[in-house]
Amino acid sequence: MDGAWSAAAVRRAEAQLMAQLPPGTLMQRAAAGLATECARLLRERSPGRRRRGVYGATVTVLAGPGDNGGDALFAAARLAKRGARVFAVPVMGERVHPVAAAALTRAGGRLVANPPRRCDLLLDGVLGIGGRPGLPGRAIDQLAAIDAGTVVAVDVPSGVDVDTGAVPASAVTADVTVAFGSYKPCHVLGRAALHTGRLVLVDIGLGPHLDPHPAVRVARDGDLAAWWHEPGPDDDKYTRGVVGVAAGSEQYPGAAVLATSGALAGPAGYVRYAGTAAEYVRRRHPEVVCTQEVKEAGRVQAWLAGPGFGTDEASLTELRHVLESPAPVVLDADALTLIGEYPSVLTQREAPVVLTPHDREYERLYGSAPAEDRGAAAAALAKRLNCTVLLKGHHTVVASSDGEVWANPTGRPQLATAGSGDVLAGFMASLLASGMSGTRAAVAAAYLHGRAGGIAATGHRTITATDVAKALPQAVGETLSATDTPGRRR
Ligand SMILES: NC(=O)C1=CN([C@@H]2O[C@H](COP(=O)(O)OP(=O)(O)OC[C@H]3O[C@@H](n4cnc5c(N)ncnc54)[C@H](O)[C@@H]3O)[C@@H](O)[C@H]2O)[C@@H](O)CC1
Ligand SMILES: [K+]
Repeated sequence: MDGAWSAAAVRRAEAQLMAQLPPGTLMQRAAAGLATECARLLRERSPGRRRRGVYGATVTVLAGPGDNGGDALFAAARLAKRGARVFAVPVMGERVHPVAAAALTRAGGRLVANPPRRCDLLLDGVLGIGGRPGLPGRAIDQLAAIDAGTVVAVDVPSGVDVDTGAVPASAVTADVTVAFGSYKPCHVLGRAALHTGRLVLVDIGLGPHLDPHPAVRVARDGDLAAWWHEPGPDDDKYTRGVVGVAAGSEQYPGAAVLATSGALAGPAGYVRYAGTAAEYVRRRHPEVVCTQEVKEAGRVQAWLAGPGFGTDEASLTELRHVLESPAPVVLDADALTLIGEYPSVLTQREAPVVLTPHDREYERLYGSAPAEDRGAAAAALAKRLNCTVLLKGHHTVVASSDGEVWANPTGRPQLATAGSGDVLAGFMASLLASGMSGTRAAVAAAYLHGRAGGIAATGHRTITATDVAKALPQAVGETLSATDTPGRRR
């Protein structure tokens, strides 16, 4: 697992570490890591660039008044020593880190008000973790005027809200963000994550001093491998888990087919379908055992209810039957509309519930649209309804009822396609049926679904939900074989 820590938590860790080191050491570590990444980027081939390498490259620094500007100026001084033409523009009056500015000047760089209109690399050293959302006017003007080959954000893209990932005002949009010591929530959450570009972490030795509980967690391949239940020699189709799918209708049979496709791609050994689209499911997936009603389906270890399911009296009755079962459930789509109208159906449930709203469904459940702090928004709904909440978006967030927040690192905009959520929900129910906790099932499903979207999109501009379902087994295979985790059963 990776984590992202708030500005205050990073400052506490930095204070502990700085007390053990000579003054200025951390800034030099940060600047050295940043200069190395910049040099690497300048060596890369880039369409708009006339030459490759550091020597002779044009590097412009937007320098704010604090230590973030200091990092940028020290890194630029290292590039100037290697022959780069460096122009640094103070963007908050004349206030810049004085020692770093002097180092840059000694190395041959220049402090200017008007840099060249084109540069190979633009370093955003306007604001770091001390920044409030928004940019000073001069930074906005320079960003509009400069044609930069590559934009590198120093620690965070300036202007974003570091702790929440909100972007309420203007902010830098980076190609690469070089983060120091740890990730921050803005790198992985909300609109700010769209401003981050590719993320590079520079180790400055902060790790041992960081709080063991990050503000936001980010799953990695190794987590998935450790959580995944591989069948053993004594397992059969029942012990691997039976998943029940209550989805689709005569009007929307596709939702039933897609949700069962997702369920079949998961680790459960048996998929049952209950609903009025049974004929369609049977034709598409002969391995699914179909009934017309939830009550006829027999025992399952987890249910999915909701996609294409309808919101009438009959649907409400079926939803009540699902919720009466002692198994964990995933509630999606029409089931979310129903619990928005009849919240009492959720009370008295002991087994885990995972809700998978998009923003409009969230609003129906919570009474207002999700706040720009999407981690907090998901956590507030999870707490209120005592459920796990997976809040869909370009960066999907999962929150547990006890306030744990996870940001999903996989996924792409093409996944916003009809039926893609049905596949996700079916797959998640299969993970629950295999014995994963609600929060892990939600985190793992989002992760693998995003990865499957990447596989399906390779070489294509558009993808369908069916493509994503077909790519899920490969996504699972690649993820589980990427690491060798001791806890995993073979
Ligand atoms: N503390 C440390 O040990 C280290 C800090 N480092 C760097 O230091 C950064 C934090 O530096 P600072 O604490 O000096 O803070 P910043 O450089 O983020 O901000 C400096 C000042 O900008 C002003 N400001 C904030 N928001 C503004 C806005 N929206 N518009 C206009 N002005 C605004 C404030 O007066 C603030 O004090 C980190 O992000 C990182 O880049 C690194 O050098 C690593 C070590
Ligand atoms: K910055």
